[in-house]
Amino acid sequence: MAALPFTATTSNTSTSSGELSTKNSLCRSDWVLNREGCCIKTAEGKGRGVYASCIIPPHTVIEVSPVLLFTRIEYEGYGRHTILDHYTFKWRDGRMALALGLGSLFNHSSHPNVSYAIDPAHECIRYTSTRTVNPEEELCIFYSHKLWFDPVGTTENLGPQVCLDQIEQPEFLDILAVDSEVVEVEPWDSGDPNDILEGEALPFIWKKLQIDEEEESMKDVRTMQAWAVDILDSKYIATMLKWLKQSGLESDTLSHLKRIRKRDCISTLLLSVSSSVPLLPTNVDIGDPYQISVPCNPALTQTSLVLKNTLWPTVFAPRRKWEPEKWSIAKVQWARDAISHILRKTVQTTSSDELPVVAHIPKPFEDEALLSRSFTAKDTRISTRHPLRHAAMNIIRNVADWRAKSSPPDLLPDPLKPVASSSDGSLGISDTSCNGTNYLLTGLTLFITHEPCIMCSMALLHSRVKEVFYIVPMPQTGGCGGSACLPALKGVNHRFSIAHWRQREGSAAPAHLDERIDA
Ligand SMILES: C[S@@+](CC[C@H](N)C(=O)[O-])C[C@H]1O[C@@H](n2cnc3c(N)ncnc32)[C@H](O)[C@@H]1O
Repeated sequence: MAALPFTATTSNTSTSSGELSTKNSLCRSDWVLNREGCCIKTAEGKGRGVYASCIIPPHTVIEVSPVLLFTRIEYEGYGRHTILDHYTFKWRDGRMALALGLGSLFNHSSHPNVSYAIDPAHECIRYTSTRTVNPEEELCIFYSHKLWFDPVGTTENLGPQVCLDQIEQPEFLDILAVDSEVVEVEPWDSGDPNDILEGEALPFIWKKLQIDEEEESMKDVRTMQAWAVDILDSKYIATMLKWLKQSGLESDTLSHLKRIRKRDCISTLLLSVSSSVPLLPTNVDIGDPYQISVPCNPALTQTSLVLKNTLWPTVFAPRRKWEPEKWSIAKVQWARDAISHILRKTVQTTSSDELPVVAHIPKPFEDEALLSRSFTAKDTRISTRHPLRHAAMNIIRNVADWRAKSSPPDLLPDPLKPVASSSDGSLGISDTSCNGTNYLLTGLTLFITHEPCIMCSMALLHSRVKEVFYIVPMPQTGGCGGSACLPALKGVNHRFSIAHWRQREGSAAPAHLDERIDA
């Protein structure tokens, strides 16, 4: 066993905490070789492999392997046609690289649980878990679609076998060429995972929804009638605020407005938008309620704030609920993994007659409680001969089926009971649908190879999806800005953010789909 590099790693980690000995006991007969609990075991039919000795959460950097670099001449003279051909790969500047540490022992899987990114600046490769990995589970990466061995334990559709000797370059970690988006050093490939990336540094472009909501002239400010009462003696303000809290009159409809307005020594309390006159306490010396016009929405700009404040003190909220939030490096890596996933899946569709559209909903980056597993769905219109089996429709349905199956019947919502309006992303317009909630994608992100068509975009809007990322724009049929932009329509009761994933030149791209086809 060529154990040299691993002996070194073992001695490094053997001095670490007592936590390590717990991990060691889980991986009894094997060495635990790093702090994340990776160990080496024999993998049936594959030689050695890297295994988890404890639970490894998703997005954990499980190994950072320094690489040894050989010039082309050195490699041709001394490395070529040796065992090294099974371990070395082409570095981006043309040199040959051998990963030290555990890096060279990750086996291949078509369903990898580990992603990797090379860091030329530090001459290393960083390996990251893509999902929760259980103890005793093998940690695998995706090498390439061109394999030179018969893979064990993988269901992928193999292309013709490639024999190392017949090709000019050692193709090992050809994987980096196929998944070429990880080859270039990008802003999200290094740095503090909490650093925020913006603008050009992001691998996608947010689509600005053109919505006429700025309300920057008085005639555009939308207003509603609300009840108010003057409190002549300021000593009653606290009493009235307390009373209001208990009165049941408070509602979200006024949450963008301040409760008290002070003008010319008179304090006025905003009560409610009820149609009937609110009944006020009789033991407090206040006037009679009266109706006034107040803004319907918070102020999105300073100009709008000044105008709205003339009617009633209004909250300044420059970011609308549906607008994209700030993205950290760690979150971009999460999205990049999702994009790599759909790209790999779409390659598999080329061997079938299906349309090459793939949709994916990963576990949410921030709040895994929203969805405890990820979903992937392909377009199945051809195999099912059903015109509605688009990838996005299929994935919404898959989520609904799974939720319906996995919730105890008494916890399932009554499909005919009206759902309350969503607190995340809804526009506060009451939801009168009577469709149950199983299918809702509230707070979730959809990644899809092609811009969803108008039908799918409407279904996604209805599902309350948080954001949609697509790779290929569909200018003739798309419903996310191509031929129409569904979430920007007036009167819709939900808006979702849209982003176009930028594919670098030469990187893997989804298979071509006729522009006239609904994706
Ligand atoms: C970088 S090495 C991986 C570590 C290797 N298993 C070892 O024992 O040193 C690549 C070699 O592992 C084997 N291998 C990797 N993934 C495999 C898989 N899914 N099925 C069968 N063999 C695999 C192949 O022989 C390949 O040439």
